[in-house]
Amino acid sequence: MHDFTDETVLVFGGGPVGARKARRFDREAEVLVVSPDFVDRSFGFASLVRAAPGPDAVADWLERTEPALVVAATDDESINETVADAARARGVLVNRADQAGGRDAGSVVVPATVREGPVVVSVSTGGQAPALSKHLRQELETTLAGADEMAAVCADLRATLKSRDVPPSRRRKLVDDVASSSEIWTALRSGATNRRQVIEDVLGDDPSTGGGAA
Ligand SMILES: C[C@@]1(CC(=O)O)c2cc3[nH]c(cc4nc(cc5[nH]c(cc(n2)[C@H]1CCC(=O)O)[C@@](C)(CC(=O)O)[C@@H]5CCC(=O)O)C(CC(=O)O)=C4CCC(=O)O)c(CCC(=O)O)c3CC(=O)O
Ligand SMILES: NC(=O)C1=CN([C@@H]2O[C@H](COP(=O)(O)OP(=O)(O)OC[C@H]3O[C@@H](n4cnc5c(N)ncnc54)[C@H](O)[C@@H]3O)[C@@H](O)[C@H]2O)C=CC1
Repeated sequence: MHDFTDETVLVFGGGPVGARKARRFDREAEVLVVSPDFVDRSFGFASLVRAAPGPDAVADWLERTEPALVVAATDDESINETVADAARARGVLVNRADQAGGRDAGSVVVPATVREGPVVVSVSTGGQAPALSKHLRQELETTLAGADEMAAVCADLRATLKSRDVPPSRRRKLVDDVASSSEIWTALRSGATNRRQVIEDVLGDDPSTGGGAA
């Protein structure tokens, strides 16, 4: 996981794959997509530049835009190769969308990702089997439903326990019990309970916490 806030991600190729990678990074990075055409409709917040750089022009784009990551997603293997070479020569991270398997140092594989608020789970098969990453991502969506709310419960609980000077070993046990409680997961998912109620229950049940809600 890499924070691309205030960084530029430069994508070559305006097909469905270039678009997917552009959407992927646009929540934090400035994304620029360079392509002679834009086949896919959804490039998120990316800026689109209509151009078809040949091998000689690729390095100029990197020079001008100073990206933290370059994505090679054209349907022209030799251009993708040039993009990867130019990125490596400048020490810039590179994602080649037209290659699987063995990778050079500095290369980036884009994983399949589930997001539930601050909870992020990414799956990679080391570049071997993207269809499997996609399948596992779909399965994890079910497992992770409600993780957003659970993260908020655990964060509130540990902050409250810290503020009451509950000993760390006791605090760990209480937070751990909540995070792994199938009853609480089910109750949060169904809306049968809310964040405050879970915390009140834990504090009320345990005299070492000072009892009662904050
Ligand atoms: C190596 C990698 C490089 C990279 O792009 O970073 C790569 C490479 C290639 N993908 C290919 C094909 C497909 N890729 C997908 C889907 C996804 N591909 C993604 C990542 C990666 N793909 C990296 C490895 C990730 C890992 O480690 O597992 C995901 C996870 C993330 C994302 O892209 O956002 C996203 C699912 C997101 C989600 O659903 O959550 C599907 C399924 C579909 O589209 O329905 C197909 C068609 C089925 C098939 O072929 O398997 C081809 C052949 C192209 C051709 O034949 O021309 C190559 C190149 C090659 O194999 O040579
Ligand atoms: N990593 C992944 O998840 C996947 C990767 N692929 C690979 O990625 C490549 C791209 O896939 P798609 O988007 O479906 O292909 P596509 O053919 O729809 O789009 C390719 C885009 O690249 C543009 N392009 C061509 N020359 C260019 C240049 N010199 N500079 C900038 N842009 C240029 C084309 O005009 C087009 O917009 C495929 O060739 C395939 O090898 C395919 C499926 C999934």
